Amino acid sequence: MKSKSGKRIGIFGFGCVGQGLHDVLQENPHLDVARICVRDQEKLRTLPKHHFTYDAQELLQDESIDLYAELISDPKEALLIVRQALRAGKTIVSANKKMISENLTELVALQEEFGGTLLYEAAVCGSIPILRTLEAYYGNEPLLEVSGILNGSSNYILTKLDAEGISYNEALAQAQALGFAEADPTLDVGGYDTLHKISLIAAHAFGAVVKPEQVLRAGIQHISRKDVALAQALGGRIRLVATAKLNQNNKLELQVLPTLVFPDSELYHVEAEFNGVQLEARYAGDQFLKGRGAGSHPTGSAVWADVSAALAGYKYSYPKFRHNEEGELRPVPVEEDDELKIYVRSTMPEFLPQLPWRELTVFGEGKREIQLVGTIRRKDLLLHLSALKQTIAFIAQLPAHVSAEQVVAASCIALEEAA
Ligand SMILES: NC(=O)C1=CN([C@@H]2O[C@H](COP(=O)(O)OP(=O)(O)OC[C@H]3O[C@@H](n4cnc5c(N)ncnc54)[C@H](OP(=O)(O)O)[C@@H]3O)[C@@H](O)[C@H]2O)C=CC1
Ligand SMILES: N[C@@H](CC=O)C(=O)O
Repeated sequence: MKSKSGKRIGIFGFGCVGQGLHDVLQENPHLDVARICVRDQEKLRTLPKHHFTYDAQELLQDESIDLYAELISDPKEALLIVRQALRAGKTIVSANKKMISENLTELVALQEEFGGTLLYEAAVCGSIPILRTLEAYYGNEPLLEVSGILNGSSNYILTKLDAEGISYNEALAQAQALGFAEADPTLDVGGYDTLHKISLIAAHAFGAVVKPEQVLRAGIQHISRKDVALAQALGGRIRLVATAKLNQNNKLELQVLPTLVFPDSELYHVEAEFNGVQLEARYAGDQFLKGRGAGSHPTGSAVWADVSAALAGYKYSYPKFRHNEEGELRPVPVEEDDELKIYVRSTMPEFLPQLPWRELTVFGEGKREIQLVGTIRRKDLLLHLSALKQTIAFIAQLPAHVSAEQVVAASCIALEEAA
């Protein structure tokens, strides 16, 4: 049966997201699906073999295809596909945040030069229409802050540790089995995936093209029951929170850090694979968007929304980008001199106190482990973070109102309850 629009789509990838898009398109036959490009010729599929090709060029050189969806798990190959499509002036939708965030300047330039279109709503927060909101609604209004939980897998793991007390490895295995995790789950639990997403948000919200080394990044891979119990004893929860905040110095504060959140924060109530994004705009004030951040149909829905928008002629305009007279993108200054209050538990007792702390309270000291609450300049933490990560260290940001004394007292309560 011919589709309603008579347009043809070529799909790359038939994993969690590719299958999600395919299901949505079967139930809503607005488009004809040309062949689907995958990698593994031996894999058992839910569709007959004739639906597939193993040669990307078969799709990329097919003149009857109107647009593409790039949904593969290999960022290098994804970049080649997207580049070739854009160089041919085609329209392509992608979910690959690593590939797009690391090559954004080039991909924007290719669209300008060859007239093609690249949309990638599915790359940031799954089904939450955050990029469209930043572009279409907040294109003119200055934004002060965009922050939130941007990775479904790590939020799923943190929720399970907190609510069910299962082990970290079991929670990660569940997130993988449910299709939430990246092919390399280090991207999720190490905070890299969140970094890719906040970088894309920074481009659309603040016109900033961010280098990864400008962002303070720590993941959740070394969280222990001790950390979860400590957060609970303080009345809070740990969530992996990304922040892009324009401060009073007109500089961007950028970070991806496990963070202690309390019930008065919307983020406390974001559970399992859900994501939540807080926006603070100069005139609109505060807003909060919440929805499924990962998974087959929620992400397929976001890809479908992009496909429909692209067919209607929609393009990103990057309204916050500012250029100089030579046409070069003006960089947005990044803050380095502010201070952060953090909790650290590390297996390198001798190293931690040597960092240039502004304030420091050490507790839980043992031969093999140390805990502390300290205040440190962002610049210093950025400098020492990679050395700190060589140790088994869990780092979390604490809200300013939580005192070191409260943390030490809560740690005693947590220890008593565990005994
Ligand atoms: N899972 C999720 O919830 C979300 C994922 N994303 C992004 O969507 C993309 C796809 O993720 P997901 O569906 O989870 O991944 P999966 O691992 O489930 O599926 C990946 C698909 O890509 C195909 N593939 C991998 N490498 C190649 C290649 N070189 N050439 C052709 N096909 C290839 C695989 O082929 P084969 O079947 O033969 O192995 C498979 O069909 C990623 O960029 C991911 O970051 C974005 C938002 C949410
Ligand atoms: N692995 C990602 C998938 C969606 O972007 C996540 O867990 O959020």
